[in-house]
Amino acid sequence: MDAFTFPSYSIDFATGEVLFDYALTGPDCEQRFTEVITLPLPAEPVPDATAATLARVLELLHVVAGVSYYKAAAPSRLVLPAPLGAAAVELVTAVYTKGLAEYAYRNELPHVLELRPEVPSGTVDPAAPVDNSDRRPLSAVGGGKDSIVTLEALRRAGLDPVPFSVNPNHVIVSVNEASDLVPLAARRRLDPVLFELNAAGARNGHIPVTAINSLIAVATAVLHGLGPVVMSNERSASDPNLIWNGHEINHQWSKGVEAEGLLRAALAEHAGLTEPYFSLLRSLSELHIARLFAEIDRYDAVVTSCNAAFKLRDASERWCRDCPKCRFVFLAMAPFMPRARLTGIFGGDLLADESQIPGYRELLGIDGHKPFECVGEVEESVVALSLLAQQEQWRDAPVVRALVAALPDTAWQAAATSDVFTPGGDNHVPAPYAKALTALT
Ligand SMILES: CC(=O)N[C@H]1[C@@H](OP(=O)(O)OP(=O)(O)OC[C@H]2O[C@@H](n3ccc(=O)[nH]c3=O)[C@H](O)[C@@H]2O)O[C@H](CO)[C@@H](O)[C@@H]1O[C@H](C)C(=O)N[C@@H](C)C(=O)N[C@@H](CCC(=O)O)C(=O)O
Ligand SMILES: Nc1ncnc2c1ncn2[C@@H]1O[C@H](COP(=O)(O)OP(=O)(O)OP(=O)(O)O)[C@@H](O)[C@H]1O
Repeated sequence: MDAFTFPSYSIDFATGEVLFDYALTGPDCEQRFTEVITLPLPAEPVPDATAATLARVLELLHVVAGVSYYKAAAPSRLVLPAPLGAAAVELVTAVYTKGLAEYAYRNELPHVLELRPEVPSGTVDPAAPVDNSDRRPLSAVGGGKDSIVTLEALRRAGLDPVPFSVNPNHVIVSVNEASDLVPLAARRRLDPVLFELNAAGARNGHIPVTAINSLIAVATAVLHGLGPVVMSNERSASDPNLIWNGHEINHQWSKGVEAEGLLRAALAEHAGLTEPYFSLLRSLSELHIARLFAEIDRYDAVVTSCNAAFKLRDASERWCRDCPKCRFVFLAMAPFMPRARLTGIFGGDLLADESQIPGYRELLGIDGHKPFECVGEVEESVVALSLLAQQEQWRDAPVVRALVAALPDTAWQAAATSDVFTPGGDNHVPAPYAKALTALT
C-alpha cells in the first residue's frame, strides 16, 4: 500500500449516523473501510447554523479517526480529502506522527514520525463564529477516578455538567448512575474488516484514541447546543515515555497539553468554536487527583481505571489487579484512604502481593522506562511510596518494604523536594471554570 485516502463522509440527521469512508491504496489493489459513529440526536430539529458547524467538526473527525486504518499498513502518503487551514493541518500532522509515535517505535517504522499530509490546494471558507461558552458543559466520562473528580468539581461549582461517553460499557453506565446525572452517549463502530486484517497479521499498535473521543464529544456538544467539552487529562500525560531517533514517544500524547492546544486551535479555525474544549485537571499531577478522589466516596463500588475493562472484546469486569495502571492507581490512592476502603475498591491488596514487585520497580524508575500505559511520573510514585513508608497501615506491607529497600537515596531526595501537590504547567481552563478547580484543590 502506498497511500491512505478519505473517499467520503456522510451524516443522516434522521438517525444521527455518521459514515466515514477510508481507503488504503496500492499500485494494483485497494482496501476500503467504513467507520460508523452514531451521535445522540436532540429532541428538537437541528438548525441550519448548527448543522453547518457540526459538518466542520465532522470534517476534522473524519481525518483524525483515520489513524485506526492508516496504521494497518502505514503507507508513505497521507492524502487529505479537501483543503484545510494551517491550524487544522498542524493538528492532523501531529495526530498521525506524535499520536502514532508509540506504534512507530514498536513497529520500527521511523517514516511515520516524519509523515506530512498532502493537502489539496484551495482555500477554506471561514467558519461562522460560535460562542457557546456559557452553556452547560459536556463532561467526558471514562469510568475512572479522573473524570469522576471533574464531574464532581463541575457539579459542586454549580456548572450543571452533562456526562458524556463514547461506547459506554457497564463501568461507565454504573458511574453515570452513581452520579444521578442524565448522560449522553455516542456509539462508535470500527470497521470489522480491521479486525480481520489484524488477525491476518496486519500492522497494529496504539492509536491516539483521546483525540477521536474528544472530537466525537465536541460534535455532540455542538449538536445539542451545549458548552465546552471538559476533559480530565492530567499534567503528567504530557510527559514522554522515552526518546527514539530524536522524537518523543508518548503513549498518552493525545491526552497531553500539546494535543489539547492543537485541537482547540483547529476547532476555532475550522469550525468557528471559540471555547470548545479543555482539560479541567491539566495543572494537577495524578497523585494530586488521587488525593481529591479520596474525598469522594459515592463511586467506590463502580470506579474503574484499569484499561483491561475497556477492551472491545474479552474485557475484564473491573480492575484486573495485574497491569501498570492498576499498580499505579493503587499506589496513588493508598496514602489517602484506609486500607480496607482501598482493597474494597480494587477487590484485592496489590501491596500485599510480592509478585507485583517487578512492575512497581518499573513505576519507580528502578528498572526499565515508564510503562506504555496511563501512569504518572516516576516522581509521583516515589512520593506516594514515601508517604506509605510513614503510615502504620502500610509500612509493613511486603511490597512497600521491598520497594523502600530498593529505592536509591537520590530518589528519596527528589521526593523530599517534589512539587507534585503544587498545581503547575500550561493549561487552557477558562476563567469561569478556574473557580471549580480552585474550590476543589
Ligand atoms: C483497552 C485498551 O487498552 N486497548 C488497547 C489495546 O488493544 P486491545 O487489542 O487489547 O483491545 P481493544 O481496545 O479492544 O482493541 C482491539 C483492536 O482495535 C484496534 N483499535 C481500537 C480502538 C480504536 O480506536 N482504534 C483501533 O484501531 C486496536 O489497535 C486493537 O487492534 O492495545 C492496542 C494496541 O496497543 C491499543 O491501541 C488499545 O488502546 C485503545 C485504542 C484504547 O482505547 N486505549 C485507551 C484505554 C488508552 O490507551 N488510553 C490512553 C490515552 C492514549 C491517547 O493518547 O489518547 C491512556 O489512558 O493512557
Ligand atoms: N469512552 C469514553 N468516552 C468519552 N470520554 C472518555 C472515554 N474514555 C475516556 N474518556 C476521557 O478521556 C480522557 C482520558 O481518559 P482516562 O482513561 O485517562 O480517564 P479516566 O477514565 O477519567 O481516569 P483514569 O485515569 O483513572 O482511568 C478523560 O478525560 C476521560 O474522561
